[in-house]
This record gives sequence, structure tokens and C-alpha cells, in this order.
Amino acid sequence: MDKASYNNKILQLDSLPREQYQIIYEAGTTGKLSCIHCGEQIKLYLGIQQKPFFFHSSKAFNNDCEEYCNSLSTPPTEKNIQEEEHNGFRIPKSRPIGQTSTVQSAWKKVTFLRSPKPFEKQSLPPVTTTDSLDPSQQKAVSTVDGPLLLLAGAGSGKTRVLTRRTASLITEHGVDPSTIMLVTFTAKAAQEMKERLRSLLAPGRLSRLVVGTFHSIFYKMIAYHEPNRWQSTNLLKFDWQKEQMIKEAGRKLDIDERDFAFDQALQQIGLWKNTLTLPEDIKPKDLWEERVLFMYKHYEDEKAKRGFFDFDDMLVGCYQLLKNQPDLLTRYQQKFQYFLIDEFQDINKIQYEIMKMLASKSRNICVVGDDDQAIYAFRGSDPSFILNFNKEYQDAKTIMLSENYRSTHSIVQSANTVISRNAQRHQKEMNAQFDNALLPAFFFPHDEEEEATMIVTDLKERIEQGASPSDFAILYRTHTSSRALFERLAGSNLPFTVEQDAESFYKRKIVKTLIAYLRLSIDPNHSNAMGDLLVALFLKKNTLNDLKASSILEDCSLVEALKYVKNIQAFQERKLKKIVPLFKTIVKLKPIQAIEMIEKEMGFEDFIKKRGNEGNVIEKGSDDVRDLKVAAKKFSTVQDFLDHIDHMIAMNDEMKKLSKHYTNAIQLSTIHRSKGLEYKHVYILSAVDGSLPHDFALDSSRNGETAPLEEERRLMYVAMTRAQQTLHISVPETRRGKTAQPSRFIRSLY
Ligand SMILES: Nc1ncnc2c1ncn2[C@@H]1O[C@H](COP(=O)(O)OP(=O)(O)OP(=O)(O)O)[C@@H](O)[C@H]1O
Repeated sequence: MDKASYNNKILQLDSLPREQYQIIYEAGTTGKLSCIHCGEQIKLYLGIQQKPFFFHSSKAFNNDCEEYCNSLSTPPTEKNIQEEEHNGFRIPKSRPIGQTSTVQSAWKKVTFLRSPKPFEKQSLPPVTTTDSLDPSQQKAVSTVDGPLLLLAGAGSGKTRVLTRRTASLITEHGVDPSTIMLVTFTAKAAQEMKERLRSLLAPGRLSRLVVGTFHSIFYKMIAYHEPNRWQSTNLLKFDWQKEQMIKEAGRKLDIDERDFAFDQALQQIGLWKNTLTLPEDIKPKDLWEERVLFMYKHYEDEKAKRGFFDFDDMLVGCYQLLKNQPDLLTRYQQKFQYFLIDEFQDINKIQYEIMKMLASKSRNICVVGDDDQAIYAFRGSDPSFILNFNKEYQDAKTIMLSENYRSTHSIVQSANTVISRNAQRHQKEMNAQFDNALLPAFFFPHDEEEEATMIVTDLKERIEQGASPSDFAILYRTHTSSRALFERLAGSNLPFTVEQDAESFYKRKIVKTLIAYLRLSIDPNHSNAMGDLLVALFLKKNTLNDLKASSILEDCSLVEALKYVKNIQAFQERKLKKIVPLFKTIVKLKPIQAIEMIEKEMGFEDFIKKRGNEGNVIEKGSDDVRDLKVAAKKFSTVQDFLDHIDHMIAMNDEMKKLSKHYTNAIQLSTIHRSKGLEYKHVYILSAVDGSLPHDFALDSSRNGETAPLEEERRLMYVAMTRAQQTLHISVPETRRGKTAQPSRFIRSLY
């Protein structure tokens, strides 16, 4: 049906402005939509597979109602609407009614991969066992001596090759297991390697193998030689421990703690350490870097004084140990004869230098990687090591693993097309092993809210048809892009997991600060909100105590007390006096208008501008404000919006607890964290310029730097190649309230 009654008016879908679909969808879920014929509750279908339509939620398809709707087909005008009573509703007499808006729906139906190539099955030997190898994999396993580069496409069976090669070295070539070092990128991958090796090797042999991450292997080495310096009790395991130390430096610089991205500073320090950049080598290019350099020095000094160390120090420590003690290095070079390194595209300088030293005598170094999946530049990973492996080791053999055993032919074709546009890469193409009739699909929600609704509708349909929740993954560029999806899933009965370290969107610094204005408009004595607000008013943290004192002395609210703040500049005093009465105004506005007033008339815009990005190119405060506006759009009162926010903050904590227990749940993940994993069905969120590729990469590319854009393209490639059977890519028409352009990476695909 294309008509419904809402607020005693008749809505007609075709003439309903597109941005209202979500509001009407939610009206349906809360029982506010009814059938213009029978008066029963109806809902709006807002999914991927079909055009939106109204349907009866509690009874099967009703032909009478459908026919009645269709009979009222002449578009109404303001003048010709004459109402009559019908089933308790006022409806137009002659023709159905509805919106008189001239805005036409821009509904665009789902589109599929354009010009799919026919699938030609490769004539590979039939798969006889669950652990069989194709000819290239076989060659990789049997090539034993000398440097070897395995260029492995996504889903080409890297783990299978590495484990089989390790087993073959021992069982077929008589290599002593304790002379083999097998290095992985994550502890999870090391665990998986060990599991797989368990079925290939006798326990006695397996236990003598050295399998682990760079950190775990190098830590064992340094702790063995310098046990006192590297006691595990002195490890700074958590970021908050490190933050505490750099905050001390921040205080020396008189930095306001709540207004500085210490997490970003820590990341930068890690980047310097992992690229072997000492403080004395750094020439800060701006104030932010100058401050972080100061923190870096302070952090290193303090750690040394107190005997602490962090994870990066394990690498630095190992590097220095081997560099400074040539005899020891020689012993290790003799001990280890075979090196196998997984995910070589993600290696950083310090890891590379250590491995190079260790393998320089035996030269039996086998590296496996996919330069197209190098996505950790921000952590110091450097794909140039894989790209230049053949230059460093001129006698290296190269084997390509290009059969993709994971994804359908059309998914592989799409991913090949996307990545082929990168200039800095080894030329290669994956070949799929199977196909199905389900081409990669592109759908076009109006905005983030509708995107979430469409996906959740689709998930429900597919799970009802028999799919398992754990078959699905929803991947996104940054955690903040998952806000609407989280909200929609939290309101459904579908099981889903969230990352344990994922904070609620509403707890982000900028968002929380802006919400403080809204809270104070309802409760002018909200002490926590006032604490959050101070930074935006450029007031010191301890002003809260002065405000509390003034509110007692002057017998006024905390908000009113802002008028009595002393020891500030005259212009600041004027500003505070100006904003105090506005709290009473914003509470009467719709949340979206209230936020605009906070930005424009209560100084928030100035705060955001003044704050800058603090060196953080990925997350801008102004983007948070725009995201918050998208979330606020559908609420009509500030109180409703705040209730929603509190509910969602609570749900975030709740979902984290539940996530730990779910064994069969939909996975929500950033693309970075999905690396190495595979799912039957994948949705990629927000494939628009600015999101994927991220704005900062577009900015860099405008300034002539193409590397960040290439890394973004690799992210899209990684996301696409996680899918085994179906791939849905969302291309919203607007993002953060503005018209969005489809991602340049996928435009040619549909
Ligand atoms: N020769 C083979 N025959 C059949 N299936 C295979 C073969 N080799 C690997 N596979 C299967 O292909 C899938 C992908 O393998 P794997 O996860 O090791 O790929 P990968 O190279 O690590 O992928 P990515 O780098 O994209 O994470 C797995 O399900 C694996 O069991």
C-alpha cells in the first residue's frame, strides 16, 4: 500500500519528502500509523530489496485495503480536499489525500554489479582433502632455502601455506623445530597457526617450534638476557597508564586535560618509536608536534626512572640488545635457521630491522603478505618493505598465490577492479574458485538513519529465511559511523556484538560537551553537565567549585551562577552573561534547532574552531557535531532526545556485557579489525567520499600526496574481500547532513 493515516492526515508515499521516511518508519514501529481503510495499525517497510510500502503488521495481506488505497489515486491539492469521517479518521472525501508537499521521493532501487564477467572455472586439481594445496601453494611449501616472497591475494590460503610449509620443513627436510621462527601479526593468528600445526606435527616437535607475535618472541629474548630490566610486573599494559604519564608532561605545558587528545599523542609517540625515530631526530612541524615531542621525552625519562616499559620498548629493547652485542646476535643467527613471517605488508621499520639482522646469515627468510591489504600506516607499518623485498634480497624467489578460495567470482571481480587503480602495488589479480547468482549490490539510503534501518530490515528478513546471525558482518571505516546502526540493532531483537573498547558515540568528548548544554537547559543545577561544559566556555576545571559557591551565596542555579564568575577577561564575562538566558530558550526548541543555537549563539562554534584538530586528522570535532545533528533530527523535544541518549549510553554498556556471551551474533566491526576474518554476508557502510575514502585522505590527495588515498582504497578492498557469498555496499545520498558523492572507489562498479 502506498497510503497511511498519520496524525489524522493521509500520507502518500510518492509525495512524502524522502527525509521523512525514517520518521514515518518509526511512527509505524510505535503504533502511530494506521490503515486508511480498516483503521488497523500499519508499518512502513524500509529495506533494501523492495521499494518502501505500508503493510499491516498484525494480519496477512489485505486485498480490500490495498484496493481502497489504489482507488484513491488522484493527487490532492490544498483546495480539493474535503474530509469525511471514516473508521474514526478524518480522511479526504473524493480522493486520498496526503502530503501536499511538492518534494518527490527520490527512492532509488538497489543496483547490482554492472557488466559482470562470465565465470570461467580454473582447471585446478580437484580438492581431495580439507588440507589440499593447489600448485602455487604446493610450490610455496616445497621451496625451502633462500629468501622467498609469497605474494598472496586475499583469501588465497596464507595460513594453510605457512603451516604446511613449517610442517614440511620438519617432517620432509629434517629441520630441527627449534631452529624455526614463525612470526604472526596478532596473538589470535599465532594461536590459529598452533592449532593447525597440532594436526600436522607430533606434540614433542610442536612444543619446540618458536611461534608467536613479534612482541612475544622478542620479549622472551630480552627477558632472558636482562631479566631485571624486563620484569613483566613493570609492563605498562594499558593506555590509561601511559596517558597518566604524558598527562604529567601536559600539566607542565599548562594544557587543559579535557581539551587535548592524549590518545592521539600516544599514537604519535608509538609511531616514532616503531620507526626508530629518537626525540633528537624530530623536527616538530607545528605546535601540536612540539607538545607531543615534549611528552615523548618526558615519557621516556619517566619510564626509565621508574623502571617501567611499554610494548614498543620490547621492540626497541630487542633491537638495541642485538645491535649492541654482536656475539649475542651471532648466537641467535646460529640458533635460528628458518624464518617465516606472516602479514609482511604490515611490518614496521623496527620489526623489519630486527628480522633482517637475525636472518642475515641463514638468509632463509620466507615472507607472506598482500601489499593490497596494508592498512596500518598510521601505526608505523610500511608496505615499502614488501614492495622492495626483491631489491633487498636480490636472489629472492617470488611465488604468487592468486587463487581466491573465499569469495564468489563477482565479489572477486569487484575487488580486483577497485584495487587495480592503486599505483603503488605488485600487479596481480585474484581468481575465484566458485560463483553464485548473487551479484554485489549497491543501495542508496537517504542518510545514516535510513541506512541503519534498511540494513536491519534486510538482516531480519534474511535471518527469518534461515541465515544465522553470525553469518553477517557490518563493516565501517570509523567507529563513529556505526552510531545509527547500533541504535537500530539495540532496538531490535537481533543478537549483535560490539567491540569491548568501543565507547558510546554520546560519550565522545565533543558530543558530551554539547549535550551538557542540553542537560543544563532542562536541569540548570546538573553538576556533572556543568563540569563537562566548562571547557567549551574556556573556563578552568576548578571554576565548578566557584559556581557551586556562587549558587549558594546568590541563591541561584549553577547556570545563573555563570554570571558571577570572577577573574576572567571582560569579553568573557560579557559572553557568559549573554548565554545564561539562552538556556531557557533552547529547552523550548526542537533538539536540532537547539544544537544550532548552541553552535551559533552560545559559543560552541568558536570553541570547535579554536580547538582545531589537535593533530588528529581522522576525527574532527565539527564532524561530531554534524553527526549529533543527524541523530537529533527525528526528536521533537530536548527531553526526548536526552532520554534517548541516556538509554543508548546504557545500552552500549549492556551490549558489551552481552557480546561476551554470544556465540551466534551479527558482527559489527571497523574494517581494520575485520582483517584476516571472513563472513558469508557483508554490508559495508557509508561508501561515500569523505567516509571511505576518509576526508583526511582526500585532503592529502588535493595537496599532492597520494599514499593516504591508496591506503583508503586498500581498506575498501579488505572490506570487500571479507565476504564469501554476498556483498551489500551502502551509498547514502547524504552524510552528516550534506549531499554526499558515491565513493570514488566504487563508482565504476554499478
Ligand atoms: N587449496 C585450497 N583448497 C580449498 N580451500 C582452500 C585452499 N587454500 C585455502 N582454502 C580456504 O580458503 C579460505 C581463505 O584462506 P585463508 O583465510 O588462509 O586466506 P588468507 O590468505 O589468510 O586471506 P586474507 O589475507 O584475505 O585474510 C579458507 O576458508 C581456507 O580454508
